[in-house]
Amino acid sequence: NNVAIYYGQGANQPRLSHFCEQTTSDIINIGFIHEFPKSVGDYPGSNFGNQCDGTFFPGTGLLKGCHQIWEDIPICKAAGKTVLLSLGGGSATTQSLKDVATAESFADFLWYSFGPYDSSFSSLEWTAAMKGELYPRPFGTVAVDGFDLDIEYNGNVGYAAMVNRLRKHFAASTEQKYYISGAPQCPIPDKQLGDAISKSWFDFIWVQWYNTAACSASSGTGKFNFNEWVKVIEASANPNAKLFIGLPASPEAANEGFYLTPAQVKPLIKTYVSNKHFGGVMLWEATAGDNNLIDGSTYTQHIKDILYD
Ligand SMILES: CNC(=O)NC(=N)Nc1ccccc1
Repeated sequence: NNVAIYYGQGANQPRLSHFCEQTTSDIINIGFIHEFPKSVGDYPGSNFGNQCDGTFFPGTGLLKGCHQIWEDIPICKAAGKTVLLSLGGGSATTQSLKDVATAESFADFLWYSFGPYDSSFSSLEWTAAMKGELYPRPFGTVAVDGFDLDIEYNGNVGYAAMVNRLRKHFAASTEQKYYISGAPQCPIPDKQLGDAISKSWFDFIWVQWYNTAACSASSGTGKFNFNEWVKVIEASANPNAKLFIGLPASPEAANEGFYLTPAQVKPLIKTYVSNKHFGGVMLWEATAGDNNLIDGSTYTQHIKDILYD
């Protein structure tokens, strides 16, 4: 069973290597690409909180100087962790894809800019003149292990097409296995990702079982809808996708009333850990969990211990 954590939006967060060195997480979602291309050929925008050096690729909202991240991703990978780049996020209210063409060009951009470095498609050098001819490399020659869709607004358009396009690139690559994950809200069907989950192949689905009283983990067994989400997975394009229980890693990491202490989480995990679709726990987010010390251990450590008990 795995622990997936989000990194990139934590208050006063340490650099990624701090979390690479901890054994408490297996998958790290780096957030966010928070602005999506408005049309074919347009660039996305990124935000990684207090990381990077504040410089952008000229004329774009894409951060250029994320040296801490490109230096640290190899440390996480060497520690056996899977590092995914997360798209969207809870504060990116303008996230949307106009049409399938835009979705597929976005997928190509993500692959050539953040996937395996291929100098025939991507360039480490950058001049404004290059824009549109080659893809930039915001993390240099470093590649992520795939992409996470934390789509929280503006409906379903294009996400299945985007995932299918990414899968096409994954299938053609020889370097390594790549992954796609999604972070839907707990109501079924999820307005933003429901269509994509039913029509395109996800490896991991971490449901945000917080911030929605009707189905959150803190709402109790009568409302917590893990078993209903199992049915969604079994009807999806990948019936073997792993289903993770998403939880806030501290009281402040979610809206009021959705935080569960480790003691409250334990019976919940024990109930579902034997389900064949159970993949583990997702925590929002890394720094909140690191700062949430309980009996001398971080919240993230407590969750890892419960999964290993
Ligand atoms: C996987 N994405 C999230 O978990 N986003 C998220 N938790 N956003 C947020 C929403 C309300 C309060 C705090 C954070």
